[in-house]
Amino acid sequence: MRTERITDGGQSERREPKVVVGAAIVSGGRVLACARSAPPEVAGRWEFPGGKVEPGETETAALARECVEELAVRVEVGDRVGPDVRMAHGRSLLRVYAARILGGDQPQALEHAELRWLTADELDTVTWLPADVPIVAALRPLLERP
Ligand SMILES: Nc1nc2c([nH]c(=O)n2[C@H]2C[C@H](O)[C@@H](COP(=O)(O)OP(=O)(O)OP(=O)(O)O)O2)c(=O)[nH]1
Repeated sequence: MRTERITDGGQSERREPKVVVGAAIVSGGRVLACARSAPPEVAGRWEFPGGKVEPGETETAALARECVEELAVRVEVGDRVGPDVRMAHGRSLLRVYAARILGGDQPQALEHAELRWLTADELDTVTWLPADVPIVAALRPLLERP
């Protein structure tokens, strides 16, 4: 996806949107939801652990790094879940991958206000960030699988 920015000279300049990756960490039919602690305008809203992909970093490496930084867990990254969701007027996009925890690591809320393991039926019990809503909808059938 590309966004256009109109420069002072009236010429259009193309910029790639910044990719924010998220991990839908699934275990035993539940997904790990994380409540943001900051900034104030989104504190208390729920999201997938993750963050911005750094220059030169693969999306998989970014997810693995963010899961260690935010949760102290090692993960194996799997398939994409749901659509790319445009954020910030197209300046960034949210891309979520399924993931599973390796080695029995236990997630800790190192940066989040709270962590919850949600079943498919519990997905709507938290207030997700707006960009996450279509991704959560796509995730539901994956949690319902026997
Ligand atoms: N990690 C994550 N960010 C999300 C989700 N949904 C959503 O709208 N966002 C937004 C919130 C933030 O504006 C942006 C990601 O920012 P971040 O603060 O998590 O990224 P980061 O860890 O790289 O942070 P920083 O180094 O820039 O401080 O994407 C989601 O499910 N997970």
